Amino acid sequence: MAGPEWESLEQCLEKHLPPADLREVKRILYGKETRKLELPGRAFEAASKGDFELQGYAFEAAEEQLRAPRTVRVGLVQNRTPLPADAPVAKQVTALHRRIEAIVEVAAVCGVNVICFQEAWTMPFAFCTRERLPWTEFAESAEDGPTTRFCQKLAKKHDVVVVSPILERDREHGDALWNTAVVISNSGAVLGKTRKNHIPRVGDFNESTYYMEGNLGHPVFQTQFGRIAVNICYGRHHPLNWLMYSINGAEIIFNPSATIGALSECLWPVEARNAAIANHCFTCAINRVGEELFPNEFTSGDGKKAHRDFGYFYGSSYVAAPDGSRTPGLSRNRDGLLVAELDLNLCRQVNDIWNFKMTGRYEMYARELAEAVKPNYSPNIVKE
Ligand SMILES: NC(=O)NCCC(=O)O
Repeated sequence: MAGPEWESLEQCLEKHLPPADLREVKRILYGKETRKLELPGRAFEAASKGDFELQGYAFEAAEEQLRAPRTVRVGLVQNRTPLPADAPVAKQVTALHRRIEAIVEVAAVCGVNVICFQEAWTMPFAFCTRERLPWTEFAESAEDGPTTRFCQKLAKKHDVVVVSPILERDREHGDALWNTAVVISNSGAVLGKTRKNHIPRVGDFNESTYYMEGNLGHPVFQTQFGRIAVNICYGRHHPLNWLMYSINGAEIIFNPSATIGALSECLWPVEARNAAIANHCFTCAINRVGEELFPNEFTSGDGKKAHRDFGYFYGSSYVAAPDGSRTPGLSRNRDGLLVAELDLNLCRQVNDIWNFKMTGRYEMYARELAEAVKPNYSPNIVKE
């Protein structure tokens, strides 16, 4: 399994394929080519000084007679945890705030309207350990915790909608923990929150020790820049989870994640892209990057020797469009900001071509699913 030494699939293809082959491979693997965005030179200078990658692409839609283009720029952020996991909690959070603040400054220079950070961005992904302290100390109120207040300032300062995935402490309900994304309007107001609906029980992803499946359904947030939703990490393996956000009208679905190469790297390019196609919307897949090492060894009942590392978070964040095209990914080994310009008119245009919304047999599925979840259900198998 490749670690940080292997930069990206794109870099490998570009290095080894002759131009004509590369064009065809990209046509099939990436769909219609996305145009490179002209971003300001000072944004690249700041990214280079801050030691993070900056890439920008644009998806185009056909011109319409009655609707003006609905152009929006999204920013996807992938980053390492700047301090080791055994540093004091407050210092780790502050270091992450400073890191993100610098990246958001650059996003603002690039004209980003909606920005999304990685899953549980204010902490190391410590759920592998199953230890409570100090990790539960990273949990904060979604409504008025220090990270939400920090994001409100960013949102207002840069006129940007912020999607901030955190570990939530729900004071109103017995101090329960949740894996939550807070959506902050560009006005600075907290628009609302959404919770991770599907909790992994695979490999070292021992998250069920900390929080339960989300109980807020599939909210979609109407922002000045379009209707957005957040399908947190493991929810991307569940097509019906994507579907419900789309049924509620999402035009862009963010998928802030934390996942490692040995487990999911071959699924990564497929799942969010497939969701964009199946639901006539844009999807934004964001992953952590790098290695995280924990103070104490842990095991996960899978026969592996006790270890202190979580494996390799392979970055590779990307955006996919309803027509099946996608941007190249950010690298597997560096912090990065991916800026993508979307014309939301593309959602309806592709819908009118492929008609998945119109041809979906939702009423039939609803009826059959309602039967299938009953305890006395017997699967509809026709036998000789
Ligand atoms: N954070 C999280 O849910 N990870 C689970 C593993 C995966 O979905 O790839």
